[in-house]
Amino acid sequence: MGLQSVKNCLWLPCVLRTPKACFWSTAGGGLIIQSVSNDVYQNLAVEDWIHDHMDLEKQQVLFLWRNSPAVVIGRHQNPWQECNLRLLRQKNIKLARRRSGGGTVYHDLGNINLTFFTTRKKYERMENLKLVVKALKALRPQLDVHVTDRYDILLDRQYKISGTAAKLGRTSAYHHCTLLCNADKFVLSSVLKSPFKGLKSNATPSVPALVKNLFEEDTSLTSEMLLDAIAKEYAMQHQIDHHITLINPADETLLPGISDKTKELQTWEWVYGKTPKFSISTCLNMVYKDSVLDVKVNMDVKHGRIEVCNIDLPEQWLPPGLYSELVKSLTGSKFCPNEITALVTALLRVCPQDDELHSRWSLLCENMIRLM
Ligand SMILES: Nc1ncnc2c1ncn2[C@@H]1O[C@H](COP(=O)(O)OP(=O)(O)OP(=O)(O)O)[C@@H](O)[C@H]1O
Repeated sequence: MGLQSVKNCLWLPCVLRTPKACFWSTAGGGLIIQSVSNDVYQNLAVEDWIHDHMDLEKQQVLFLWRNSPAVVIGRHQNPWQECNLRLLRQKNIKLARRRSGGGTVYHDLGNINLTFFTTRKKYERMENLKLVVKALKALRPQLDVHVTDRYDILLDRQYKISGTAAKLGRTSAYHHCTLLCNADKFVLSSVLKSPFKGLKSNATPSVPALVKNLFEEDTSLTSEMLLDAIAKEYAMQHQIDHHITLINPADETLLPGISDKTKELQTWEWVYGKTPKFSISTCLNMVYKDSVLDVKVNMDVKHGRIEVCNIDLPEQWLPPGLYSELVKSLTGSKFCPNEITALVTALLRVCPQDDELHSRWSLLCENMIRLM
């Protein structure tokens, strides 16, 4: 079922009687929806869908969603610069690029996301954030929360509990913000640390901040209480019903074309390939036969692919033919461990059957892959 009313069953039958295609235009003035999915790509696709399809002149929308562990980078960011990609792979944490600008944030089920959709003319980030603060204060008047001029919400004057980003289309706009309730702060800080040194790019850098969870301040709070309070405040300000309607982002009858949008957000070309051009100038400290070899590596990476590659190996370390084969095949390939592994393994198969050479080759490849 694509639609369910969470709060008031009286409301449910009239929604269900309405053909799903008409659902979006039936509730006059405004709509509060919540995703039943915790998949970051599906939820970001819902944002795209509403932005592209809804007549926001007729009704504004508040979309509530939560994701299982994910790192979400801004539209113009560099994932290698912003997070620890190896750790994400090890911990099975998803990486997503959103369509809005801004910095990198960590999501898990202890983090709530709110998206405010309006026409471009009515887009007003500060009003939305004030609404969130008002809802929090209505719930717990003693909370010391305020909005900064960077559009963050701070708790106790110094701890960030909410980050903001926005997408402005020609006629429609949305503003989304996070709300840290009970997220894993240890994972948050460890995944948002890039091990990369020597990376140069014009990508938008994040602005790291001290963070705190709202539930650390008040252990009696729950996510449901917060969502409810925010929905109530939104409904009051927009003079609409405060019911939250659950939607399923996999429901093609409710959201025609949504699965294509979801798939696009999952592609390597979107997540990594949209990274602004960057260069790496680093040194691989390879331990070989009890001594450390410093191997300088310079690469230019465009659209996530290696454009220029230079590996400063000691003379005679690899046969010259093999070295040039390596550089040739690296050039143009994706800057990603799977592709590089496949490529060097293929080269290894054709290189001379020499144990010494094989172990040097493997060492170089392991170190190269560790970079990614
Ligand atoms: N879920 C989260 N909610 C609030 N803050 C977070 C969250 N995850 C990480 N942070 C903190 O926010 C920092 C990133 O903030 P930054 O201001 O760069 O991005 P933003 O808040 O998404 O958007 P913008 O750049 O538009 O303000 C992280 O380095 C971390 O300190």
